[in-house]
Amino acid sequence: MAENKSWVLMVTAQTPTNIAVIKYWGKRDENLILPINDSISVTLDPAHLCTTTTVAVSPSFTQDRMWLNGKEISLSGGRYQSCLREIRSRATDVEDEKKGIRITKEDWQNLHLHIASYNNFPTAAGLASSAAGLACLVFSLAKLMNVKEDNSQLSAIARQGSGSACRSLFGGFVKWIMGKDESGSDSIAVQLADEKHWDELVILIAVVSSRQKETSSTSGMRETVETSPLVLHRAKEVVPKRIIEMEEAIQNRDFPAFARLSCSDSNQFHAVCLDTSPPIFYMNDTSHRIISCVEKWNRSEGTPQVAYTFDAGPNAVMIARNRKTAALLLQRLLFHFPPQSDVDINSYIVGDKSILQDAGIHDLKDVEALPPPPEIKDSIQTQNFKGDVSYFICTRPGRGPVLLTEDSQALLNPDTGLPK
Ligand SMILES: Nc1ncnc2c1ncn2[C@@H]1O[C@H](COP(=O)(O)OP(=O)(O)OP(=O)(O)O)[C@@H](O)[C@H]1O
Ligand SMILES: C[C@@](O)(CCOP(=O)(O)OP(=O)(O)O)CC(=O)O
Repeated sequence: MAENKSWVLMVTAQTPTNIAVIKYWGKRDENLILPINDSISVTLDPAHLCTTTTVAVSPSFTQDRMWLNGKEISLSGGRYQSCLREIRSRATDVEDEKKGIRITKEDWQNLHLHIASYNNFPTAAGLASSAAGLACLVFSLAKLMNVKEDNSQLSAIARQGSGSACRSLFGGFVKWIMGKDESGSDSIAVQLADEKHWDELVILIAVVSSRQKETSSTSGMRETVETSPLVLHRAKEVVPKRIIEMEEAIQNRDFPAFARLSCSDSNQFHAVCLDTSPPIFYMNDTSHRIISCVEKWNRSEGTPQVAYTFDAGPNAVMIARNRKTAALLLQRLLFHFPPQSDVDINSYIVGDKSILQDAGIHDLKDVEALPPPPEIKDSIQTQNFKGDVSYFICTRPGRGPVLLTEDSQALLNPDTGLPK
């Protein structure tokens, strides 16, 4: 190792979040985070939802430290420790001739790290911040330490930080294979298709509540496995068939099958939550109203236009078959869930705002003028629920992790290794 103690070597990466369309819910090993069934997800465009993480190493650092969204957090938790241990054990020699730095494989065991991470969306609000966050931690450390493993092998490390994180190592459509081995070495993520394979899809997320949830996914799924008689049937009989059908639907870009499977699997996941003792309620009245709005529309069209799925929270993730459908969906959603009168429409729809133009919405007056969707015009229930949705995010399937090479994108100061 170079004698001079003043150098800081760092790497910055950006990693997407993902939404499961066949859900992971239940572990067979709590420590290694091994699931009771395979799962499949869609990676969301990091332009709209992502984690950025800078990792740095320096002989001047006296301990491993981490800052999340600007606040220092403890790295003492078992999951962070597992990821750090697994990555360090795979580190190899690193040489930076320009800076005169040489770190050997053995040096990594004694060198300390500084980590700064930022989520461009609410943390711990059911928008899979742990997935993007832990995947980004593992990916950036692997690059800093010159780890030679491929992204599938890295996914087995990210998995030990948070199960769903293993699927964020790839873009597009991703399967987490549950594996059989007790060591977890075959419980890895693989890419089914990249983000270009099915690029007409448009994703609209209704952020129903960005408050931190009552029951974390980790404790929720533990309680389900301990008490739900239904979850075993789901894992053994239902999910294996759905995984095969979902892979086929993705391969053939078969939207009706994709939508049917996504909606059924989300509903069954929430059914096993209800089957848990005491029951777990992640969805609320607004979530149920969104389901009913999509179901009515799909039924009236004779074939699904939109798929919905809900994770461990009330936020709705809706996947529309194309932009035209997404614009029609947005009109329906804005009819039922208009913003409060003092909210600017441009802060009510974030991410890919161009969907507003497609839907013909320029200001609040256009929202007020929206007619009831034809499929509900004869029903007495045309009341709206102003303010029940905090905001919408419009996005699409996106790419996997990337390195950010511009100095300006780093979250740590290159001289001190402290947050900028
Ligand atoms: N960028 C990040 N880097 C490292 N760890 C993170 C990051 N973002 C979130 N986490 C960890 O994940 C935790 C939040 O995970 P949690 O499962 O409660 O919520 P979520 O991932 O937002 O929602 P869900 O998994 O239910 O969709 C945080 O408390 C933190 O420990
Ligand atoms: C409902 C889910 O989002 C559950 C995600 O659970 P986590 O991956 O957050 O749980 P841990 O492995 O305990 O960290 C479904 C899914 O993403 O597949």
